[in-house]
Amino acid sequence: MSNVPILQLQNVGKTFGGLRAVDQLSLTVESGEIVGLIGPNGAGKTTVFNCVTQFYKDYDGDILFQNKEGQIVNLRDYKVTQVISQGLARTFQNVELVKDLSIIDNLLIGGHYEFTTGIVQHIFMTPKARREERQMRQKAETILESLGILHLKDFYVAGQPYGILKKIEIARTLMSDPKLIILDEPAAGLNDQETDELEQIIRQIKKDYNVTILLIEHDMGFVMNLCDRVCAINFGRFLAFDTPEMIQKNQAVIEAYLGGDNV
Ligand SMILES: Nc1ncnc2c1ncn2[C@@H]1O[C@H](COP(=O)(O)OP(=O)(O)OP(=O)(O)O)[C@@H](O)[C@H]1O
Repeated sequence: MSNVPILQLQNVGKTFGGLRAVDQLSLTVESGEIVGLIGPNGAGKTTVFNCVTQFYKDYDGDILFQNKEGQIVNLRDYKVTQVISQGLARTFQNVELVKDLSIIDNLLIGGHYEFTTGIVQHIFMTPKARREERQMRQKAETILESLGILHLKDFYVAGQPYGILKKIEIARTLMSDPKLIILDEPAAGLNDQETDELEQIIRQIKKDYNVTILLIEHDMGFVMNLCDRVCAINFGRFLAFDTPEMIQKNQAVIEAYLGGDNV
């Protein structure tokens, strides 16, 4: 870990009607860490992610990000569709892939914004467009190979088991050369073997692709095994941010979980 902040939430808040879903939340994620964001149901985790990824724009406070060029940018200045070009990619709780396309085509869609050639050049398949397509395809194959699913590249996404879908989603994020990947409940719906495999994959991509990982997850075993640090929130407010060992001993965190139906 290099102790360089890649993401800084400064007094972030978000209200739905009269409900304060996120309240004055400040936290810093260092470059190269795997950080878990935990909290009981309704604690505000998804809302935090939606603020960071700019799905919500009407939040209070600031969210600073060290982009691909190493500049600190305020994510508020970017639309939800633009944050990926800054180096921030995400996966979704309910896997969002194009089911009627092949696995490799789903990755090519993930890398589309890196094409310098436009639609007309692609329609007429100019030499430059062909070259770019070839390079992207090669990149996609390298990523699929590193995740152990290259042999499936020409299969449709539809009908693939959940464990494979999660891998494809992670593979697709890598097409954009992200610096930070946000994973929304990556282990949800996976069996024990798939969860173990996913843990290995996340560790491996962190190392091989030099990415920082921020994830929300309800599977505490997974979070505590995988994460370097864990941030706990409740009622949208900061509770603690520490190593997994310390978080498990933290009285405020224990009470937050024991106080609800989330034991
Ligand atoms: N779009 C919305 N409109 C109104 N209220 C919302 C909306 N999204 C979330 N909330 C409310 O904000 C609070 C935080 O919800 P959020 O989904 O962020 O929590 P969470 O920690 O991700 O929960 P879970 O672990 O159950 O997914 C909850 O009380 C929820 O009902």
